[in-house]
This record gives sequence, C-alpha cells and structure tokens, in this order.
Amino acid sequence: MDPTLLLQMYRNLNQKQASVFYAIRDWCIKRVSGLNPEQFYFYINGGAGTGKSHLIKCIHAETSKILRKLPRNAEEADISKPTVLLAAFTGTAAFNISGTTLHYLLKLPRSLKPPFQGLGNKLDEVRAELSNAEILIIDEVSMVSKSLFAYVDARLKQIKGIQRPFGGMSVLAVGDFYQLPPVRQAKPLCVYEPMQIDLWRDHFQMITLTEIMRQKDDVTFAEMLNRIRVKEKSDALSEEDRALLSQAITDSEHCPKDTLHIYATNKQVEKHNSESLALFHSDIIRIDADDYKKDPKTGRMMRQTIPFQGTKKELPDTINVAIGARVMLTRNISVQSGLCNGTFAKIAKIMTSENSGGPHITKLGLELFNDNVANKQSNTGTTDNIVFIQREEENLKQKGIVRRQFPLKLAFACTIHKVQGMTNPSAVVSLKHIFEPGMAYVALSRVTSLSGLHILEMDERKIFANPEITAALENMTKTSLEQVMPLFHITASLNRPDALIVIHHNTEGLPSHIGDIQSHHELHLADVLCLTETHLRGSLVGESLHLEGYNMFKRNRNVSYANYPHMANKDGGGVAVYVKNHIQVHEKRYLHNTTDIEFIVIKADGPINALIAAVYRPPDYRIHPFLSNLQSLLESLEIMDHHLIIVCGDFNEDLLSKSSKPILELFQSKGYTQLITTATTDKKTLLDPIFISQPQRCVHSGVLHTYYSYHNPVYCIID
Ligand SMILES: Nc1ncnc2c1ncn2[C@@H]1O[C@H](COP(=O)(O)OP(=O)(O)OP(=O)(O)O)[C@@H](O)[C@H]1O
Repeated sequence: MDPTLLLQMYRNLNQKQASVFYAIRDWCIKRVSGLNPEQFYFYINGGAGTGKSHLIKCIHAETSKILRKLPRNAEEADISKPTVLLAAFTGTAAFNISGTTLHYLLKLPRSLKPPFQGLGNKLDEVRAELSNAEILIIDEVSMVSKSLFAYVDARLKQIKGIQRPFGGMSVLAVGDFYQLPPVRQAKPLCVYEPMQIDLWRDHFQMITLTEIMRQKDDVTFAEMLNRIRVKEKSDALSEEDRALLSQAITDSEHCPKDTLHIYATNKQVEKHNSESLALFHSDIIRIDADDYKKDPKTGRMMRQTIPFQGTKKELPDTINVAIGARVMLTRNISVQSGLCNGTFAKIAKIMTSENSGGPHITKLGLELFNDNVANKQSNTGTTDNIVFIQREEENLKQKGIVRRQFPLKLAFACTIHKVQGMTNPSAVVSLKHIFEPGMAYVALSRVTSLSGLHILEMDERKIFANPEITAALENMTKTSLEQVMPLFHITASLNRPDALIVIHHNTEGLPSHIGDIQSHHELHLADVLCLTETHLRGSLVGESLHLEGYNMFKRNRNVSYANYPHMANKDGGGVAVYVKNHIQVHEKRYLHNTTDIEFIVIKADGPINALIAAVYRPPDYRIHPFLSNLQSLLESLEIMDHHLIIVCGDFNEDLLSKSSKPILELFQSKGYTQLITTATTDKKTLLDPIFISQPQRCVHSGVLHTYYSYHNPVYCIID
C-alpha cells in the first residue's frame, strides 16, 4: 500500500478504531520483545460503514511491519512468508482488504461436512507457507458458518502442529452479524447452540465500533441506519425514520436508470440486466459456451455447435454483452489481482480469432471498477487499465461435457449478497422479495448519503433484524479496551477544571510527525505538552508546526551546548514545550550556572503554580558531565522556590534494568519521586520518566501509545 496513503489512514483512525489498533500493536511489540503474550481473540463488531475494513488495513500493515522482526531470530526462517493472514469468506470481501479467501488460504475442501479432511501431501507446502503466521484476520465474519469456523480451527491446528485453539494463532474476527448471515440458512457464528463446541463463545471478546464513517457527512441518515440495523419484524419504523426513508422512495419510471440497481433475487436481477442491455446498447454480442464432448469414434473432444442445455451449470450457456456494458465476474480468477467473484467491470475490448465456424471470441478486455485494482494488476495481462480474461473450464461430469465459457454476467443490477462491503455514492434499492434478516439493511447502507439512495417498492416490513443476534451480542464477553487510551477515558470522567495534564513524548522529529501529533486522540488533551528530539534547526518556527490552542517554546540542540561544539553540531536532539493558551506561563530561558544540557523550563502561574522542565539526554552524552549539568539545573529550579516541580524527558537511562541508575538516584537525593512504572519504548525499556517534587499532587500517571516513534508518551495529571 502507498505509505503516504497508509499514514493518512492511521491519522484518520477514530478513537475506538485507534484503541483496537494500539491494543493489537502492543501485543505485537510484546511478542517481538520475547514477552510471549497470551493469544488474543477479538471480535470487532460495528454497523455498516463504521470503518471495520479501514481498521483491518491499518492493523494488517502495522502488525506485519512489527512482526517481520520475529522470524529473524529463528534460524533458517524465510522472512518473505506472511506473519499476518488476511482472509474473508467471499472473494470480493477478501479483495476489499487485499486478502484472500479462507478456502484458498487454508486449502479447505468445497464441502465442509465431517469428517475433517487433512491436507495430505500438501501439508508440508502449506506449513512452510504459513510458518511465520502469528495472527489471522477474518473480515465479513457474519458470513462464516460454524462448520467453516471449526474447519479453520482444525486446519490451523494441523498446520501449526499445536493443539491450542486455531493452532496457537491469535484471531481478529471482524464483521456485522446484522448483515448477511452464512449461506444455506446456517446459524450465525455468534448464536450459541448447545451440544456444539463453541469456539466463538469460549474465546472471543467483543469490541464495538460505533462511529459511522461511510455516511459521516450525513449524520441523520447514519443514525437512521443504526436504528434500522436492529429493528425487529414486530417493531414499526419511527415516524422520523419513515419520513426520512420516504424522501428516497421512487418508482421505476423516475429512478436513475444508469445507477446500480440492487435486488433481493437473481430473477429480478436478470430481468433488469437484459432490459438495460437493450436500453443502453445496440451492438449486442452473444457469447455461447464452447462445449466439448468426446467423439465415440475418434475419442477426440469435439466442439458442439450449440451449448448443451439442461442441468445446473456454473458457467452460463450464453452471455449477451456489448462494449461498455456493466458486467460482474462470477468466479475467483485471481483474488490478489481483484478478479474475484463479484468484481464489477465494463467490457472494454472483445478479442476474436478465426476458426472453421467463423469468428470466435477468445478474450474479453475488462475495465475494472475498483480503484485499487489498477495498482495490483501484475501478471494478469493488462494494457492501460484493461485486464484480459479468458474462458474458464467446467466439467459437466455426468454428461461427459467440458464447458469453456467466460465467468461473467451482466451487472446493471446485482443481488444484495454481492454488495456487502461495498461503498457507493448512489444506488437504486428494491425492497421487493427480501427473504432474510439484514438484507434490507445491507442494501440501504451502501450509499454515502440519503440523496444517493433511491428506493423501489418500499415496504417497511422487509426491514428486519434477526432477534437471535441481539440476544447473542448482549451475552458476548465484551472488552472496552479503555486501558489502551487511559487519558481519553480519565479526562472524560475527570470533573476538575483546574487539573493540569502534563505529557512528555520523544517525537523522533517534530517536522515529520506534527501531523501525527495533531491527529492523536490523547496528546491534544495535554495542558503542557513536552516534546524531545524535535530535530528543529534555525530560530524561526514554521506555521506547519503550530498546534491549535497552544503557545510554543523551543530550544534547539545547536544552542544548548556552550562547551561541547561536537554535540552542538550533531543532527537531532532539541526540546519544545507546547502550553495551552489559557495557562499563564513564562519561559525561564537562562538559568544560573546551567549550561550544556538540552532543556526548557517553564513557570506556570495559573490555574496551577508549577515549574515544568523537559530534558533530553542524548545516548552518547557521558554520564558524569551530564549528571553535573543536570544537578546545576535542579539546583536552579530549587532556588526558584516553587513547591511543585515536574521534570520529564528522555534521559536514556533504563529504569527497568538491573544496572545502576545514577540519574534516578540524583533525583531521589533531591526529594523527587518518579511516577512512571511501565516500559516506554518498543524494546520495553523505561527511558522516559516523570520526576515530581510533590507526588501527592499527582492523581493519575501512565504511558500512552503512538505508532510513529520508538518511544511512547508518558503523562501525569496534577490536582
Ligand atoms: N477512520 C476513517 N477515516 C476516514 N474514512 C474512513 C475511516 N474509516 C472508514 N472510512 C471510510 O468509510 C467508508 C466505510 O468504511 P469501511 O468499508 O471500512 O466500513 P465497514 O465497517 O467495513 O463497512 P461494511 O460493514 O459495510 O463492510 C469507506 O469509504 C472508508 O474508506
């Protein structure tokens, strides 16, 4: 994925999405640090468009990056093998997250009926391919049946040779059980059935995303979708929701004809498709299936003059198309390349060759609709944006026929089952013939705003949820992940207007990370935000470094060392402090006897009186001269006669190590208490302490998360 786009996706994560992202990121950091955290089994729940797929993409990119460091420790490990597996039941859902289908990934048989079929002689190959795999992500989990889930568990146990659930892998299951259930009337995974081993109920913890991102510019519509998501058959629509939906009601005369039509059944779809082909296109081309049958005399496979009729076939007898006609693939040709069952495209080229019976269509050039696809076409034979597909094969065994036909159908319209996961600016949705819970909700929630929705045959009785889902989700074990973003939750319940929140973070470069700081959900809660390793040069501060609502103070490395020019001239380092506008502060720029140390001191005069210092000690700054200069700084602070002094920063002394800690000892000898008790870096060292002269004034302290620095931010709240 394009790193700039990915970074923007990280920055855009809403607070709930970020909690899940950081929880799983932290698990990976622990795993890589050799701490062997317990496997996790999370279920990410959330209505249509709450950003579940967006979150999966971010988690996949970040966790793959971190876990890549794991196999390096193992001898003979092949680091090209994936550490995080991305999968879904359907090809389109898999492609949407750049993953693959569960069947393909785990080489599952078509029929999942017991007994379990092992991998046989493929085991070694699959085992080698998945040797580094640590996490399995399953999207659109509502479509995964219990038998498929049990197969996934058994298969992973076989591949990993470990009898723990899912072969000891962690699992992130994502989806919305109010959307489409598994095919063939199977019970959804979350609905408990006694007498069965229930992997779901026994292991999974639920986290619910609540903010709708797809319709975020149309909040009224988004809120209505949330209500109809859980509406049961016996519930009536509220007057308000009825009025909203009635704005979208139209009829076949007046609705936009060239917009995607979504129906419940294949019959409705086929009727609409053939009418639209005739309406929009005149040069209609008929593509018959090439059916081959063995000649009893010669034993050779002979092409039949007309396609074989009767019996159920996957590939159609005949397809009528035209240049420019909307079509959809009906087979997973290559999920990685976006050629999946359910992929939408336009016919761009029709390639023929001459044979004895006249021109014969050999290839079709498709312009795929999915934006991601263009970047992924590698070995599928492409020109510009066109992907060429060939005829696929189907064996009609009982009839002795081999069929060769394009796995394609017209797609001016499609069924609701094909639009799950899709985001569209507009759609025409028919509510006629809806036969399952969740169908109306899936169809109505595809568009980004109410103005893009056109409803045919409105019937509010067709909008209904499965009540079993509501009961099942109520009974599921839940986790709020509040501990992942502690400051966010503490401040929400903190009713102390004059509390002071101080945060320190080693940013590893302010100019490159200002965007990350601006979008961080907790850093902007700081009244005083101390940053080290700002890497700033020059005296001017660009507009881009401005944080809304804050005043900035800074001291660059090059002005911090009077007696060590070699340190002053080195890149990196530097300290800055951002202070909320309403706090009265003065910077204490020149301190008696204090030189050769990267620091800033600010004196806050209200609402809380305090001296706050941020310090950075480079790792190569020898401890004795540093201690002596730090001592001078602390003595200068003492003589300012302030009762509350807070000194934070990166001192490059690991307070979790067993070796001596002269910096900590110096602070303790001066009566300070250190507040941070857990690791502050990705290597699980504690390099970023907060020292305080009056520990009784601190009501909360701890460590926050970021994705862009080796260091995590630390905070304290002063009453
Ligand atoms: N944090 C975010 N910032 C910006 N856009 C987002 C964010 N999360 C999701 N989106 C956008 O909102 C739309 C819906 O998101 P997404 O497809 O991830 O939702 P979903 O929960 O997977 O939906 P569905 O259940 O219908 O499959 C997409 O266009 C996506 O790019």
